[in-house]
Amino acid sequence: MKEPNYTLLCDYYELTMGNGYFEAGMADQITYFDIFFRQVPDHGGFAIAAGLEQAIEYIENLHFSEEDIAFLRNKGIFSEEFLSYLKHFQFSGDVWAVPEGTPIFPGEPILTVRAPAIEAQLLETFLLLTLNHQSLIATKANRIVRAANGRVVLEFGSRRAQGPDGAVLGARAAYIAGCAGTACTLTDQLYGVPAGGTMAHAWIQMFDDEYTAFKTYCELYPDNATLLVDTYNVLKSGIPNAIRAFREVLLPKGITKCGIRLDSGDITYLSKKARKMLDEAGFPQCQIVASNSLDEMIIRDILMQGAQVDLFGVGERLITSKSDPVFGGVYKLAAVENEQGEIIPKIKLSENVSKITNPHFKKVYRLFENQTGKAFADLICVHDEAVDDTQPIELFDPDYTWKRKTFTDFTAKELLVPVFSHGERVYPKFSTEEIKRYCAEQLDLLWDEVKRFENPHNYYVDLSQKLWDIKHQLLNEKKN
Ligand SMILES: Nc1ncnc2c1ncn2[C@@H]1O[C@H](COP(=O)(O)OP(=O)(O)OP(=O)(O)O)[C@@H](O)[C@H]1O
Ligand SMILES: O=P(O)(O)OC[C@H]1O[C@H](OP(=O)(O)OP(=O)(O)O)[C@H](O)[C@@H]1O
Ligand SMILES: O=C(O)c1cccnc1
Repeated sequence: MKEPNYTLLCDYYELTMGNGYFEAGMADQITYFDIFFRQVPDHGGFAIAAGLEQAIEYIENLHFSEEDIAFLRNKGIFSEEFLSYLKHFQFSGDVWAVPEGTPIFPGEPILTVRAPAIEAQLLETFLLLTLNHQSLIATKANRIVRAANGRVVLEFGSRRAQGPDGAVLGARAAYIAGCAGTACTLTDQLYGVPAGGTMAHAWIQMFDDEYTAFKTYCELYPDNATLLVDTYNVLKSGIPNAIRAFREVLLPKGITKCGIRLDSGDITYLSKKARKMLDEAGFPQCQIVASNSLDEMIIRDILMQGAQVDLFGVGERLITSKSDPVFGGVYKLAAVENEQGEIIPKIKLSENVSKITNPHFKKVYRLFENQTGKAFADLICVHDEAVDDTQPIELFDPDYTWKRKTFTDFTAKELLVPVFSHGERVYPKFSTEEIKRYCAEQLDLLWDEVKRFENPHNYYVDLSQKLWDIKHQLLNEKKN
């Protein structure tokens, strides 16, 4: 599919500032911008990075068409020199990012851009929107998958998604984070996420009676018949009719694999009753699917009540991350290069301490205990530092610096990997399946304490001494 031209999907200020950098002779000044986020949605212990592939495609495709230039000229505020510069515009910088599917924590860079000021500034909106959206949905979907505790979760949300990308890319992110498939056919075509599903009430309503609807469906799709049993009355007609159709159509073909879907009422009560009726009728393999405004809290609750559900279809509350629908990733200037090519760290102050940025061109290490393989901290360093994991390391709380702890016997791995070098993509294109597998592996490296819903363990994201010193020196300089 041809990529649409999203170059003007930027905030207007990126163009006015770009024109300004150009006019002020700063167009070629090399800048460093970081993307990081401040809070995990739903008070969770971690988030999951997603959306990098779409961010890369956007950068590769960046260009101003003749129509774009004419449109901007019409605004009457951009210089002709700037507009001519835009004609030949393409991204020439470097990008580093955490691979999609990586668990991420507040405050750490998940993507860094090094590029001439105009180029780097222009990327802000699109990079944020794509990483924020998919990381939000991946994070939410993984909560729902964790609540389902080994049962299958299917993404059913396209109809309630916020626009086509919300549906298609949301389903992609949900799959990366642990959903087993989606109802969204286009996500299958574009990203290989297996599409599947059951049937709508309309199918049953179209026939004179429920039994004929079920029988017809079983005849058409004997290997994949999941019958929606709540159109009229689940216990009195839906399940008895489903059992009759399974018996009359599937059993003669030797098929015992089948399913029913419950889409209303008390899922615990109905699923227990349904299980009993299906087992007694000789269909212990019949799977029970539940749907209806589910989320991680309801799923956890109904499983605690003993619900007999094998698969969950989750739509609106997943695809919109209804309980906390904002992923607050931001794009902040961290450094510039002077004419001698020296990197000059930049900081942004705020009355709100949590909004003060970490300056400089940085790298991030994730530290894993050798004994368990589990991750115990992330360490943000200046780009020219290297963590020596053969030596003990002392970490300290960047806010309460007297809280210190020394760790030994660990392995340090860099989180940010090269994505673009001098404008060229250097990052491999992974299949959605590979990203999903990587995500599952990385999640296994987190302690369960980080994954719980209530009061999750606060994972350490610390600064190296060198970075902490630079930050506090800048803070003092700027305050004065
Ligand atoms: N046993 C249960 N415990 C907790 N929540 C449940 C249970 N069973 C269903 N729910 C949830 O309760 C909410 C309301 O369910 P209910 O069946 O009353 O919905 P409804 O939308 O009014 O039904 P209908 O689809 O027939 O209009 C849904 O979010 C559903 O997932
Ligand atoms: O509830 P969700 O988590 O979004 O799951 C998907 C829902 O989409 C369908 O409902 P439909 O659009 O037919 O509306 P309904 O609520 O009347 O069933 C389906 O029957 C599920 O209820
Ligand atoms: O296939 C299904 O059962 C389905 C798909 C989308 C939304 N609700 C249900």
